[in-house]
Amino acid sequence: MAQITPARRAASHLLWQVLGEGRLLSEVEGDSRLAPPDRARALRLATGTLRGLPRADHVLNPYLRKPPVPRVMAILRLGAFELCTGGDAHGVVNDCVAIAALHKKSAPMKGLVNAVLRKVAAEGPAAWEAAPTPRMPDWLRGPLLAAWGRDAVRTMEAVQAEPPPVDITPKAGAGVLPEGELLPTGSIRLAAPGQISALPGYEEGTWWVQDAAAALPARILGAKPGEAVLDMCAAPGGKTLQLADAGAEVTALDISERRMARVEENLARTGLTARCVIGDALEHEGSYDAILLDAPCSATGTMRRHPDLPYAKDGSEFMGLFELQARMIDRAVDLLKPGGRMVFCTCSLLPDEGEVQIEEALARHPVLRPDPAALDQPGIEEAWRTDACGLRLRPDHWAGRGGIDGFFIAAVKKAAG
Ligand SMILES: C[S@@+](CC[C@H](N)C(=O)[O-])C[C@H]1O[C@@H](n2cnc3c(N)ncnc32)[C@H](O)[C@@H]1O
Repeated sequence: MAQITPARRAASHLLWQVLGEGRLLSEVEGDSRLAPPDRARALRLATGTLRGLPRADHVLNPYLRKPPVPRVMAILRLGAFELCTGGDAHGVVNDCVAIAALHKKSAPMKGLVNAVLRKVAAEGPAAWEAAPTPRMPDWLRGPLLAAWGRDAVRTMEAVQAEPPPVDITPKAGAGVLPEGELLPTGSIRLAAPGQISALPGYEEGTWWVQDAAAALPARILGAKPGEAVLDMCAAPGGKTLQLADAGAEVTALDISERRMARVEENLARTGLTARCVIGDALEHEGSYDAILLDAPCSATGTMRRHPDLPYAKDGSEFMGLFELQARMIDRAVDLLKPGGRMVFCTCSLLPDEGEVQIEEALARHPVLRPDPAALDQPGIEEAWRTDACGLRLRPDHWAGRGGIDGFFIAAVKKAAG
């Protein structure tokens, strides 16, 4: 039998880990035997399939009398995605049949895989085009409808159905940069991302990938040269790089050793420096002029980049995150010097992880003051401002430009004495 395309085989395994085992792609070890381009292609195939999963099901359902075992369904969904988005029919169908033959639960159904995908190759692309825009799962759609309304949620879903743009943050005084659109907030939206590590300036470390929304918290904190700044949940380090680039004495703290290795790689590539500490933010000691708290959260604002989230999660674990966020804010208040500044942010669309957190923090800590002036940054639109001292960013903002990640960002100050 001909060899299965390595990226396709790896993509089918990734899909199984998300759909069958409920794991996030970020928690899954990629296949280290694969060449980097194959690993990147496998990830593209898996995320593309997940982003279009309701469309794939819409295409497949007419050919299935009842849903086959989950492992077979994952293979069919991958095949449907590829066949409906320009994949080579012969290669896709043969590989999917061969992948089915690899596992004892799916092997008896390789005939079904072959028959269904041949029909999809002929009739699927038109059905894919005609399928409705994929909806968010009910556990998330319900709270978002209540918070932002039907029109906003529908626009978010339309934005999330498309592959997201890639934004970069240029290093101060950066010479070589890839081509792209300069966004009003200072990020650059790449014209043709392709293989990131092959773009001009990547090797030299003149920029790093960071969504335009994710670049705002560090700009709002406004770190100054020589200031002691804590990046309290730092990995993989986009915000650490911005703070270090501003000339601050940065302590980058994160509980995950694996993720902290990414911060160190990013610092090395860009030639920037920060003190990297692996540890629990709740137990960290020190005294800082400014703190950036990018707290662990539901990550519902980055679903267009992480379309695995709705399938690996069901919202049941979020309550624990809300509590952790509040405890981290309390710890940050202790670690701030009098007169110090803090930016709290989460890449979440849930008010419980944003507006509600900061409102409750201001009530718990009379020593904290809203700092709305810190939000006066280039490109920030009035409509994004919330009461007191926050910014609410949603994927439906800048929808005509490809959208923006969902974030909540708040700026506060600790009273001087
Ligand atoms: C939203 S991510 C941070 C993203 C990062 N600021 C950036 O811009 O690249 C949240 C991080 O919090 C870290 N984290 C979770 N619990 C923590 C804790 N108790 N102490 C420190 N870091 C923690 C996670 O490992 C994760 O890297």
